[in-house]
Amino acid sequence: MGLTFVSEPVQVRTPATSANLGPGFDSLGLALTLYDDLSARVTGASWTVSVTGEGAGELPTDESHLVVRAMLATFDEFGARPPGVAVECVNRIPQARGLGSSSAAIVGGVQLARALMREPMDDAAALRIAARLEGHPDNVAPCLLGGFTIAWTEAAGSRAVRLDVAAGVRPTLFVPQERGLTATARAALPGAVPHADAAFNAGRSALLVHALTSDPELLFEATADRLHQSYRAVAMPGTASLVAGLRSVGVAAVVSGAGPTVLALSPVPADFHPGTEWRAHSLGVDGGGALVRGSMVEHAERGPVAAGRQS
Ligand SMILES: Nc1ncnc2c1ncn2[C@@H]1O[C@H](COP(=O)(O)OP(=O)(O)O)[C@@H](O)[C@H]1O
Ligand SMILES: N[C@@H](CCOP(=O)(O)O)C(=O)O
Repeated sequence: MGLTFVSEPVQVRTPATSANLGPGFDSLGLALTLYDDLSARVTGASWTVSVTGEGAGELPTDESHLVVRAMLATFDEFGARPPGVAVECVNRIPQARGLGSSSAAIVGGVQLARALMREPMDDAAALRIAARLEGHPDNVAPCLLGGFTIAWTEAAGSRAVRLDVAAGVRPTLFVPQERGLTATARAALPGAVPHADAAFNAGRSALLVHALTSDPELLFEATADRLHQSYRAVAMPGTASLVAGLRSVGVAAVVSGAGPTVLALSPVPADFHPGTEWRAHSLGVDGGGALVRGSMVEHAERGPVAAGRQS
């Protein structure tokens, strides 16, 4: 028998993510307690999308919408598409700021498709599809799995492990009005880096895993980076200057993802004023990832934390 679909609506809540975390370029990422809410229902005819919140009036409402593209890519893995789907998006994650909005849309689409199919699909397959669409796995992994993730890519696709963050790590995000596309920030990177810089980052990213999971006192040293932030600073001077200002008073601050948002992983002194162009958000670490409701895929087994779970 061919692929069949559930007729009830399904919902997924996708967390924002901060990738790189300093030295862990294209590998490390953290899920944050800021969410887009998506729902989908199989219909008889065309694909429609409604968007409220971030991106309303800007994003497409047809099959070129990123959530729909991810749904179609997922259905295509199984060789069948429903005739039509009505998708509703309530977006809260600021877009093109370095908070993983595109990954949230992609993971949301994969999860909605997964929930609509009467066919089992595991997290490992969902991660492979999402990372292939995004082009790098460091945002889609924490978005899907929650917590703190280490992601890597093999010939067969991307994989990730999920770890718990030490108690007391409470991220602060400084989000500017200005946008910056990840593709543009990636184009600013050189094709090769000095061996000494690669060695520096290998040590710091290994230390960051320890600092984030067991010893936050080491976060300042562990968030130093030589692989991407300096190359991108010219295109985002305000971001570079805020990171430098926070680090000058001992805060473990980094560029969030490809920027221009700034992430502080250690407490920011109350008398530190970033400037009026920045909106500060104190967020928690999301433990559950992109959980689905109203479907065959409940993910209840994931719970708030599943240390060392691998996908
Ligand atoms: N919720 C969303 N729904 C549909 N498309 C989205 C959504 N969020 C982001 N996008 C698309 O991804 C682009 C931003 O992606 P990107 O440059 O990777 O930034 P970010 O750091 O926010 O992921 C947007 O300009 C838009 O085209
Ligand atoms: N490793 C990527 C991370 C991009 O994250 P985003 O949230 O800005 O999409 C990069 O640094 O390019």
